[in-house]
Amino acid sequence: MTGATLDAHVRVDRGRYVLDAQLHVDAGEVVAVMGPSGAGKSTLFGAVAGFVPLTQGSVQLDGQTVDAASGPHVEPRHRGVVLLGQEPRLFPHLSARENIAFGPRARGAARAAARGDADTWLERVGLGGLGGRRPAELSGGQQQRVALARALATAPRVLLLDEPLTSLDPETAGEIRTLLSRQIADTGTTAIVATHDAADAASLATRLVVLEAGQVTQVGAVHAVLDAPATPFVTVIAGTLPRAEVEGWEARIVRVEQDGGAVQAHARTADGGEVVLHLPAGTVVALGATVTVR
Ligand SMILES: Nc1ncnc2c1ncn2[C@@H]1O[C@H](COP(=O)(O)OP(=O)(O)OP(=O)(O)O)[C@@H](O)[C@H]1O
Repeated sequence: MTGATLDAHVRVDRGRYVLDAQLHVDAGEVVAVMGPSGAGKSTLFGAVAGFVPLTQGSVQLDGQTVDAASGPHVEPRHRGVVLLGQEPRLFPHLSARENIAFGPRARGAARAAARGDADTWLERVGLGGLGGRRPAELSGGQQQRVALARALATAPRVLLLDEPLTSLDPETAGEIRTLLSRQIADTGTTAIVATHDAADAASLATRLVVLEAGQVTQVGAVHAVLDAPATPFVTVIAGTLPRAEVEGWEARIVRVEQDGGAVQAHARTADGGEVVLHLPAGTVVALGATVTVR
């Protein structure tokens, strides 16, 4: 199961607002998109998914054009691009298991196989044993786990995550962030995550695309962009990112674990010594980052 390479150059004219953006995402890569409110993140997602008509440009998956202003338009449901938003939007009358099995069933999978796969997904997202519950019997975080499982169960070519953690409390958001990151990596899914939170971009994505007033204003490795802001907007978001800065021995983060909500970062010094940093829930630690401890 591997995601597709995405190449999009999309222009959407909507009165005085114009989105004109280019986006390349490698197969299996996770890219974050950040921008002020109204910059066009949702419009960009709509164009990639096929819900927003292009004025100019095209969307290609693995080199195949799935949308062009004057050309083919593959229907959203046949594109393999799945959108996971702020709200889980589960089918309320179906159980968690049936919600997850719905996509594969619609594509012709046998009922028993789809339900069996759904149970595997429920285990993967930490909800083993809760498959018979309807959404109203699950917490917001549990519903978001079901929504993630439902999205990944269809083996999407591209997964679009539009503020997936925004409506969750900080502890649940931290858990889902870890889960998202692990499941996306394990499945090799190509993903784009739109977020207002630099910590989400830093923990989920390798590259960051900054979108302002419908234009891409900066793009690069997440930390490279945040370390060298090209616009006032990037300067502001870079300032919100928590950083570990103490004086002492240099150590490199080699492993990050979560215990309940709290984060434990294992860092190794050049001579092989290991220190464990106990950090508050929600702290973002980049693997390979260098910290100074004393
Ligand atoms: N259905 C619509 N009809 C007309 N204009 C719209 C529509 N949806 C969005 N817009 C406008 O398009 C522009 C881009 O909006 P969009 O929702 O894509 O931005 P965004 O970056 O996702 O914002 P936010 O972070 O607040 O969700 C804005 O100027 C917005 O007012």
